[in-house]
Order: sequence, then C-alpha cells, then structure tokens
Amino acid sequence: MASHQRSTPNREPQRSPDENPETALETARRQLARAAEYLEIDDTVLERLRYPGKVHEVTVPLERDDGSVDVFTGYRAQHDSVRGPYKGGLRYHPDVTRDECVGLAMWMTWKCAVMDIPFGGAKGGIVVDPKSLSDDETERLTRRFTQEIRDVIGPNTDIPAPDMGTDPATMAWLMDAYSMQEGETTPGVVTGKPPAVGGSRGREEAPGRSVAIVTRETLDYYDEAIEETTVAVQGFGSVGANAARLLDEWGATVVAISDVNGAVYDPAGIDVAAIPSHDEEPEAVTDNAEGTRITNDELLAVDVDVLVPAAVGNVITEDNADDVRAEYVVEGANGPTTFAGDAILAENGVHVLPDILANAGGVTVSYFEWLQDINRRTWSLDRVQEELEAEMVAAWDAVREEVETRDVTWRDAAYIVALSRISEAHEMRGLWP
Ligand SMILES: NC(=O)C1=CN([C@@H]2O[C@H](COP(=O)(O)OP(=O)(O)OC[C@H]3O[C@@H](n4cnc5c(N)ncnc54)[C@H](OP(=O)(O)O)[C@@H]3O)[C@@H](O)[C@H]2O)C=CC1
Ligand SMILES: O=C(O)CCC(=O)C(=O)O
Repeated sequence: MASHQRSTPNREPQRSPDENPETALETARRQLARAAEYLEIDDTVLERLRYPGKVHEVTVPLERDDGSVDVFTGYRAQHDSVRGPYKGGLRYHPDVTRDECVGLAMWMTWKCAVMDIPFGGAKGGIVVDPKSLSDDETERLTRRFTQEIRDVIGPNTDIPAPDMGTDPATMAWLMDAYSMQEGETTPGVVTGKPPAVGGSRGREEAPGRSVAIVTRETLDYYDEAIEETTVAVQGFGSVGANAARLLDEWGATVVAISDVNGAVYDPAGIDVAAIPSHDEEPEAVTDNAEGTRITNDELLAVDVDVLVPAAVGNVITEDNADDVRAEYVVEGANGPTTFAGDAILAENGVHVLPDILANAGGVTVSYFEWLQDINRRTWSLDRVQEELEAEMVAAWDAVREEVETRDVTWRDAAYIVALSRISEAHEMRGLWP
C-alpha cells in the first residue's frame, strides 16, 4: 500500500438516520432502506450495503508554481463490487468529504445496476478548489494523487472517471501517471479520457445526453409534446450544458440556465448553443446569457415544465420543495434532492426522474470506453450514440415497468430494479470469503 494511505474497514458507529440527514450518505442510506421495503432482501446483505467496502484516505502534497508546498486530502471510497470492478468519478471541490464520497459511491453501485452494467460503485476526490490551481498545479496534484491511490485502482479493480471539477485532461494525466508506474500503457484504468489517448467518442456529452433521453421518454409517456415544453437547467457544465443543448435541439425551450454566480431567465428562450459551457469557459452563463438575472434558488422555482438540477447536491430540500413548479424534475446532478425534499415533491405530484437513471449516460459510455480500451478497438460516435440510446431506453423501460406494476415513484422504481439485481448477485456469491 502506498505511503500516507489509510484504509478504513467498516467501523462506523451505528447512528440513527435522523442524525445529519442532509448528507449524501444519510440520504443514500434512507433511500436504500425505503426501497428495501418493497423487496425481500436478506438482512445481512442489506446491512452490508449500508457501508462501503473500503475508504482510502490519502495525503497529497503539491508544489505550487511559486515553489511553496500545500498539502491536500484525497479519498477513494469503494462501496460494492459484487457485480464487477468498482467504478465512479473523481471530484475536485472544496466541499469533498469522506461521507460525501461514500454516499456518492453508493449511488454509483445502484446506477451501474439500474443500467445493468457489470461494475460496482466507487467515488473519490480531493478537497480542493480547482479554480485556485494553475493547469500545471492541477497536473502535479493529479499525478501525485494517482501515485497515492495506485495500489487500489486498476482496469479490473477500480476505474475512476470525471466528475465535478475534473475533465478529460485530468483523466489523461491519471492514465499517464498510472501507466508510467506499471511500465505499460494502461488505458483501461480510467475513463473519460480524450479520444487521442483511448477515450471514447461521446463520453463528455453522455450524461447530458442521457438526461435529455430520459426527459424525452418521460414526456412522451405522459403524452406531452417536447416542442411545447419549457425547461430550466441549474449548472452549465458537462451535464447541464449538454442536456440543455440537446433538449433545445429536440424542440424544447430552455428558459433558465445558471452557473455558480447565479442564473439567467428569459421566457422567450435562451440560445444555449451560443453560451460556453463550464469546460469551455467557467462562469460564462452570467457573463454571456441575455435575460433577467435571478438567483440559483429562484431558478428552482421558475414556472417551467421540466427542471434539471445539474450542479451540486442537496439543492431541493424540505425548505424549498414546495416552491418547485415544474411537473418533472430530471436529476442531472447526483443527489440534488434531499430525502425530505423528495417526499414533498412526491406529495405534490411532481415526477422525479432520479439521478441513478437520468445521468447514467456518463457511466454507460465509460463502460463502452473501457470495452474499447481492453479490446484495443475504437467505436464511431454514431455507434456510441446508438448504443447509449438503446441502453438508456431499456433502463428507462425497466423502471417504467416497476412504476406501473407497483404504483411507486420513479425513484423507488429505479431503486427496486437496481437493488433486485445487486441483492441477487450477493445472495448467489455469498457474504463470506
Ligand atoms: N461529469 C460527469 O461525468 C457526471 C457528473 N454528474 C454529476 O453532475 C453534477 C455536475 O457535474 P459536471 O457537469 O461534471 O460538473 P462541471 O464541473 O462540468 O460543471 C458544474 C457546473 O455547475 C455550476 N456550479 C458549481 N457550483 C454551483 C452551485 N453551488 N450552484 C449552482 N451552480 C453551480 C458550475 O458553474 P461555474 O462554471 O460558474 O463554475 C458549472 O456550470 C455533479 O453532481 C456530478 O456529480 C453525474 C454523472 C456524470
Ligand atoms: O463514468 C463514470 O465512471 C462515473 C461517472 C460518475 O461519477 C457518475 O455517474 O456520477
């Protein structure tokens, strides 16, 4: 094991779920408990799923451009690998915590299962504001972080990918740092790389594309014409910008978008293709989009048909869920709705298409990328988009079937699909070595 790395087995004190209910981990555990009520899952399997398999905490020193040294903390939480290698993104953000990584890793386990992808769930990150780093500093930080987690990642063990604050360039540095240590080029260790170094065409836009596909299928199911639909999107990064642009292309009117500094609202529609995404130019929405300036909180309450929260977690809570006027909430971000907020939306008849389904295009194309890497093949963009379309429609349909047969919410239905597959795999493999 690399120096500075501390692996902690499952030693968390048993706490009531009422304590600290707003964390990603508590929300994930409450959602798990709720979905389990619909299924006959072995208690020991259920208890196991409440905890991560392992959480790795590492110290990452960084030499700044001026020669000074700062020290950052990084995590890799590995939740469950019963269906395949751990899989999930790396987040560079000042609010990254151990518990947040564990909650996000749990969601990855469910997400891969709802898509029927042979991967488990992981998530990691570094507690850092990426905007405070130069490109050279980001590269050095990423290479050192890779060195610290090298022993616990690999193409058959745990395969990282981008998340908030990381991008294809970050993944290329990770792949290079890992490959240098291995002594051979190992593209399958990470996904979301640039196509020049084994990345898949279409990966960057994939989570936004899946948000758009899930929105389209759902509107169609409820007999709503997409051309008559208005949409508000919070966050204009990999997920938000691509979702907004596709929905606009398919005929919807995007009336509100946002970045970290606030939102812009124009009931006549915003030309989303003309606004740079976060990857192209951070904070570009409030600098470029024309319309009325509103806050990110106000965006959640805009009178639209579809609301796509695609930035940070915990934005729809018990305090503001009643203000949501959209009929459909399609979760682009991971965990944008708290457990209490979700209950209010359900009571108000709002259809919530959950994150583990809606933004799963990212990990699905990551799976395609991994297949291309380990088989040394390259797929065309058309093939990636066709296969993503087919996978998303199949997953949406499996969830729709549970919605209809059990008369449950879309979130509960997605959890039922995922948990059935995971618990069956656990029961077949057995708990003990
Ligand atoms: N990237 C991926 O493959 C996937 C990401 N996700 C999830 O989607 C969400 C967004 O990720 P991604 O698009 O990659 O992130 P990016 O870093 O590409 O973009 C994030 C966007 O959100 C804005 N933003 C940041 N903080 C806030 C805030 N507090 N309030 C409102 N807007 C904010 C940013 O604004 P600014 O430009 O001003 O900084 C930017 O527009 C996350 O929850 C992530 O976990 C889910 C599936 C896959
Ligand atoms: O592409 C991946 O492996 C995971 C992306 C991710 O972190 C997510 O879906 O939340």
